[in-house]
Amino acid sequence: MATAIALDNVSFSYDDRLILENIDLTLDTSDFLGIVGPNGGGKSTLLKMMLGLLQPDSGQVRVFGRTPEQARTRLGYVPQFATFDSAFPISVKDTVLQGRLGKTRALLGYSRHDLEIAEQAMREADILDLRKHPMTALSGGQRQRVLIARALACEPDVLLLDEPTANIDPHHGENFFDLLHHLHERIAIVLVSHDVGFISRCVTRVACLNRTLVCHSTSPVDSESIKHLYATPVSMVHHDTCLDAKDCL
Ligand SMILES: Nc1ncnc2c1ncn2[C@@H]1O[C@H](COP(=O)(O)OP(=O)(O)OP(=O)(O)O)[C@@H](O)[C@H]1O
Repeated sequence: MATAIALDNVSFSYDDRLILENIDLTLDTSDFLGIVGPNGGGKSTLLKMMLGLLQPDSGQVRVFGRTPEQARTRLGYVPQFATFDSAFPISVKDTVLQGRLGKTRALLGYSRHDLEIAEQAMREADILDLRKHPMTALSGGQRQRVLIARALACEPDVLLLDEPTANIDPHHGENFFDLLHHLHERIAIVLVSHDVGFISRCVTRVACLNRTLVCHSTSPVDSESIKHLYATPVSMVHHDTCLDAKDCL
């Protein structure tokens, strides 16, 4: 099995506050890894480490055997939050085409191939009918699906998703589940979510993070085992924002 992402003894602090401590984690190319854990436990920070947006204080991150910066075009990223400037009303299609930057000769403009890839990504994310709309005119759930399409437009080998279902209604949640299931046939996925039901249906492995990677299960996951994983790190690592497992679900 080929390794897509490897973290070796990674630690990271914001100022003097230790956020990630001695993290060892391997993502294989066939994995669909769910990352759960309490608020502020470091999940988004961990994804930013994988992307090379933050540098570890110690330890090493490798993506397909290279630095995250060198391998970034192989990663598709759906951030937890994204803002769009109403004074600069970029369209859905142009937002999705941004996923081609780094893959295309952008100075020469987008090629026919780029346009086809972007259209396919919009079709997969079920937003093709919105392509001419400005981003500022979309609902939260629609924006989230545009960000997923943008991540797909870079034809990633690994998709990193940070709370992608937060604004998605049950109907689109079901479509989204089917989409991820389908994508997992060709790419590895890392999914950060508090949506225990969604995680337990989707993932093949689950890791639980609260500063340290407390649990790293390789056995089959269901919602009960994930709830148990939430409870374990909260009781093991004191956390200012989440002292009780019930608050995390
Ligand atoms: N830019 C920053 N500067 C300083 N501290 C930060 C910064 N970004 C995040 N933090 C802090 O780092 C900690 C981990 O944040 P992170 O966003 O990784 O947690 P998370 O597990 O994704 O949380 P949530 O489940 O609430 O989204 C939090 O205490 C947060 O306040």
